[in-house]
Amino acid sequence: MDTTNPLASLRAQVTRAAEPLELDPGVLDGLKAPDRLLETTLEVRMDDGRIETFTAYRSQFDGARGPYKGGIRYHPQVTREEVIALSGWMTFKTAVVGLPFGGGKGGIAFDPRSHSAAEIERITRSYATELRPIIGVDRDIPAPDVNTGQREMNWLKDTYETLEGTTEPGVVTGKAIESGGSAGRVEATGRSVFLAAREVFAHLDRDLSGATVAVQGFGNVGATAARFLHEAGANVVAVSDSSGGVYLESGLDPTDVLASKREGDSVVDHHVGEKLTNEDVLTLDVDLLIPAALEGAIDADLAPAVQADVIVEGANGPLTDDADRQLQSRDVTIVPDILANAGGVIVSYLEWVQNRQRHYWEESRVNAELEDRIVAAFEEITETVEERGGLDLRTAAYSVAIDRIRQAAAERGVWP
Ligand SMILES: NC(=O)C1=CN([C@@H]2O[C@H](COP(=O)(O)OP(=O)(O)OC[C@H]3O[C@@H](n4cnc5c(N)ncnc54)[C@H](O)[C@@H]3O)[C@@H](O)[C@H]2O)C=CC1
Ligand SMILES: O=C(O)CCC(=O)C(=O)O
Repeated sequence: MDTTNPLASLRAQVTRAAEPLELDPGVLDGLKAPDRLLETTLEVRMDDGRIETFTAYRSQFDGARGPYKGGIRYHPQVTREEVIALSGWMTFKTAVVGLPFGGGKGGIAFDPRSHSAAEIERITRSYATELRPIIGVDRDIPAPDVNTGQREMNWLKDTYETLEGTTEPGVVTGKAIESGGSAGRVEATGRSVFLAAREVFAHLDRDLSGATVAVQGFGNVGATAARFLHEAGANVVAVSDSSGGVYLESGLDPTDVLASKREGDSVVDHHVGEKLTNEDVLTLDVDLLIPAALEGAIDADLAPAVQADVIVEGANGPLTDDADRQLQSRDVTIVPDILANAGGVIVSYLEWVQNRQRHYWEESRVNAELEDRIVAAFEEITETVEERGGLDLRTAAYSVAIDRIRQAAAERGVWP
């Protein structure tokens, strides 16, 4: 098995969690492969008049529990297998937090930093045109992921609505507020990472206030989680982005680091602190490590050097399966991605509900519902750990999710 391949990691995680559940072998295979995959070539005119082509995907992994749901990634390393794995993680994520959705994910293999805003808009609208027949408010609902945000979601919605000749804001979530977005969606994923950290520290009887924290990936998820952790009294000593990291023993103020990143281009432009490599940030001697960049950041070679004894996964799949096994065997407590970063899709669900009702909520109501759902899911998983004989948190989360998916598929008459 190529354990650095995210799809191999996903399949290993599912196999392990499914073992005691004695699933029909066909059902197990069904939990490891997508229902459907769109792979398409976008032909888009660049600002200088040239036509450039881009490979784009949408994977619809499982729809037993509701419409496919999941983000859209713009990154040069987007591949078919990566998108399938990410859509699988979405399936188990929506199930573990009890949302009435299945899992999907999409992506375009390109670097948006090498394109103008007008080119990114044309690429996005071309992609939306390809997606139009397979997405829909009750069919498949895209959202933001790496290098996409409100702007891209607004374009997707506009293209869909124009082609369909209707208004259907709930076809996409993560939109700007005036385009039908929900209060609290931008911060939702980082907020849930913070809540997961708070819950696991309480569960371990440890104090989050004063705990040292390192955050890999200072984007939407990592920067927001760092800010909430700092506000809760944790000591965020290091953060990184794709250009490198910065370390300050007495603690960084994530709001200041974000201002430096916006003024320059990276957290390494911050005016205080020592510069570190990305690898240094992952192996610091801290109480809490939050990998919040891309999958496979910690592999079997790096795992022995990881010193944190609590890891809360902000990214999807940041640990390869063999790294995960190594760290579990050293009793490192790992709060899995499918729970820790579920805040994004929880608030996407609340946005979809608000879009369908055409009635919008105050941010306090959104945040309170997000918190209730993360706390309830965390409790359910820790109870499952005890009931099923000391499983790790990831395996427990998968077994809760698999039970729900299996039950829904059985009730539909699809699975035994
Ligand atoms: N945006 C969302 O609502 C959700 C995102 N996620 C996951 O969280 C992760 C991050 O997503 P976003 O914050 O939305 O993306 P983003 O594009 O806002 O930020 C990603 C950050 O990671 C940094 N990065 C990339 N490679 C790196 C490396 N090797 N070392 C250190 N930093 C590196 C980038 O410079 C950037 O700062 C992804 O795995 C994504 O799938 C999960 C749930 C929801
Ligand atoms: O908000 C959503 O629908 C999905 C966000 C996402 O892509 C994720 O949770 O990985």
